[in-house]
Amino acid sequence: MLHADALDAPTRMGSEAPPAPAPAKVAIRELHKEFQAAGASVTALQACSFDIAEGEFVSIVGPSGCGKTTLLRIVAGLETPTRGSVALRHGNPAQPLSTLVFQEASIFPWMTVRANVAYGLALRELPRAQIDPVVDKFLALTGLDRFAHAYPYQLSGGMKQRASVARAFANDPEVLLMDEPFAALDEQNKILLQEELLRIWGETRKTVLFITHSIDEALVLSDRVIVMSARPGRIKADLRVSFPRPRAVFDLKGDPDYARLSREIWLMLREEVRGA
Ligand SMILES: Nc1ncnc2c1ncn2[C@@H]1O[C@H](COP(=O)(O)OP(=O)(O)OP(=O)(O)O)[C@@H](O)[C@H]1O
Repeated sequence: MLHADALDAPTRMGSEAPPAPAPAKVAIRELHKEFQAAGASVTALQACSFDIAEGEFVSIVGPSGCGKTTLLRIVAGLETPTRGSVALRHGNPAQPLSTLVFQEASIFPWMTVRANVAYGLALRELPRAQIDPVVDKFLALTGLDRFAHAYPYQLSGGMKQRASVARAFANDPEVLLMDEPFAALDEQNKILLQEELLRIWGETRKTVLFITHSIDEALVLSDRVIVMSARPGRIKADLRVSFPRPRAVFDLKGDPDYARLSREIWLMLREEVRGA
């Protein structure tokens, strides 16, 4: 791994990120995962350690099959590690700790968009007067206000994924886990949703762990980009991305630092993919 614990290193764009200030919101330590499949053992993750500070947006990029989804599922509590630990600091027990957004929109087909977005809040039996303004806010922020009473079958793929994102934010988890949420979208919808996510995140400053294949997506959205090696997935680099916010997706791509960082990450990934 490119060294991440140079405490005194100056923070330049793309420099090794210093450790997140304590206490971390998410602390991942020496995570190791082995799967048994058809009598053979597959090591998906090896000694992965990093922290995520409260309110930080961290993306993970890595070659296909390097264990990104496995790592996210372990953080979500859907998978148990073979060794190592994940600790999520729960600030407010009345709030859900984490919510996962998947690659495919996972809204309920039998509910309207509005009911889908309200789902997590309704499950907590919050009063309507508390639920309605939150739902209105996230329907508006994702441009779905005109479709509040539509059913998922009446929506495009991009709109369904917007509804998934709106539902996740409305649920108000302390940590948002996103597994390539825009991967199935066309390029235009992807950029629109990235811009919406930037806007919503700017308002909510949630702690986010975001998996993506796209270097551009990681750079546009994140405070830090973690680069993983080919399987078994290890942390190869942990880079700070300090472009000022609010960020405009296209303006950012013209920045010389953006091109430099993008190339730096691509060279690391290329090495991994070639060596895989
Ligand atoms: N339930 C499972 N049983 C056996 N092997 C598994 C299981 N889940 C994942 N794996 C293996 O673990 C490795 C990592 O998989 P994972 O899905 O985490 O990778 P990924 O980086 O998210 O891949 P991609 O970028 O292609 O989505 C792969 O070799 C995969 O085949």
